[in-house]
Amino acid sequence: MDSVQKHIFIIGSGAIGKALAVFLKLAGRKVTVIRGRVKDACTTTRRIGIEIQNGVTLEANVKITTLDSLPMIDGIVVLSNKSFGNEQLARALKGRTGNSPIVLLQNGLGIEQSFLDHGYPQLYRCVLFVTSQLINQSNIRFKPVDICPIGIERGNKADLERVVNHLNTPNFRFRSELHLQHIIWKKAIINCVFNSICPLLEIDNGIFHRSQDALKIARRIIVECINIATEKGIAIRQDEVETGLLQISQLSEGQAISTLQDIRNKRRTEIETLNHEIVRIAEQMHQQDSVRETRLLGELIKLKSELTQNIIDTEVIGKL
Ligand SMILES: NC(=O)C1=CN([C@@H]2O[C@H](COP(=O)(O)OP(=O)(O)OC[C@H]3O[C@@H](n4cnc5c(N)ncnc54)[C@H](OP(=O)(O)O)[C@@H]3O)[C@@H](O)[C@H]2O)C=CC1
Ligand SMILES: CC(C)(CO)C(=O)C(=O)O
Repeated sequence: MDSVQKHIFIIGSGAIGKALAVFLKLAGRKVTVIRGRVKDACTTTRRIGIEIQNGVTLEANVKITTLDSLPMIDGIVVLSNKSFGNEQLARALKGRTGNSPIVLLQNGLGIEQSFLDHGYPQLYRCVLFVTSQLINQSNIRFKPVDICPIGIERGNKADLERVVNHLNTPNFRFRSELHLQHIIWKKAIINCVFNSICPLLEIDNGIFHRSQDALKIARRIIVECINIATEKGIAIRQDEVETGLLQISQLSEGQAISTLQDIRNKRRTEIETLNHEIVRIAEQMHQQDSVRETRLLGELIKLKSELTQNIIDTEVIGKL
C-alpha cells in the first residue's frame, strides 16, 4: 500500500458497507461509514461482527456518522448505498470531495451516470462478487465468491492501482481491471436471473446448482439478455454466464439475494437497473419483443415489492 494512507469513507451502512468497513479496520486502515439516507449529524461507534464461515466471526469497532457532520471529505469515497440513491448523493457530495476518487460498489447497468453527469474527476466502478447478508444491525454473514474487479469510468491507471491497494484485504479482495464493460454486462445478466427468480421463489442463491428446472429457466433469461448485449457490441458467451451463475449459486448456497432481502424488509429493490434496464436498452434498439421473459420477471418483482410495501391499494383487494 502507499506510504500515505488515505482515509476511506464508505457511504451506505448496509450489508456490503459494514462488512467492508470491518475488514478494512482489521487491516489497519482508517475508515468511517456514512449513512446514506440519514441526516442527523449523529456519530456513533458500533461493534460489528462479520461471520466469514461457520463459527468464525471477525469483529471491529466502526465509526458511523452522517453527511451533515462532514463538510469536506478527503480520501477515498466508496459508495455501497442502493444505486437509486446515486443522483441525490451525487448532488449532495458535489463540491465536497475535491479530487477524491469515488468508487461505486453496486449492482446494475448505468449506475455510474449521475456521477459522470455531475463531473466528478475520478470515478471507478467495481463489480461485486461477494454475498453479504445482515443478520441484525450489528451482525453480518459474508461469503466471498471471487475477487472483485474495479475499473475506470473516469481516471487513470496509476490512481486505480492506488484505490485497489487501499481497499484490498484478505477477506474482501479487489483487483484492477482495465476492460470492465464485459464483466459489468456478464454480472448484470447474472443478476437479472438471481434477483428475479430467487425472490419470486423465495429461495436462497443455491437453487440453480440444486435444481435443473430452475437452471433451465435461468438459461432462457440469459439467452435474451445476451442478444441485447451482442446488439450493444458486447460479446458474451452463454457458457461463461452460465458458469458464473453456477459458481455464485454454489458458493453462496444459503444466502438470500439482495433483492429478496429488500422485499423481506419492505424496501425498494434495484430491479430498475437490472431487468428493466435491459428492457429499456432493448426498446431503444426496437428489440423489445426479444426480452419478454426478462421483462415479465422484472414486472413480477416490481409488483411483489410494491405489494409487500403496501404501495398498491389494499382496499381494492378488500372489496373483492
Ligand atoms: N448484499 C449483497 O450480497 C450484495 C450487494 N450488492 C450490491 O451492493 C450494493 C449495496 O447492497 P447492500 O449492502 O446489500 O444493501 P443494504 O440495503 O444492506 O444497504 C444499502 C444501504 O444503502 C443506503 N440507502 C438506501 N436507500 C438509499 C437512498 N435512497 N439514498 C442513499 N442511500 C440509501 C442505506 O444506508 P443507510 O442505512 O446508511 O441510510 C442502506 O443501508 C447494492 O447495489 C447491491 O446490489 C452486490 C452484490 C452482493
Ligand atoms: C449475485 C450476487 C449474490 C453476487 O454477488 C449479488 O449480486 C447479490 O446478492 O445481489
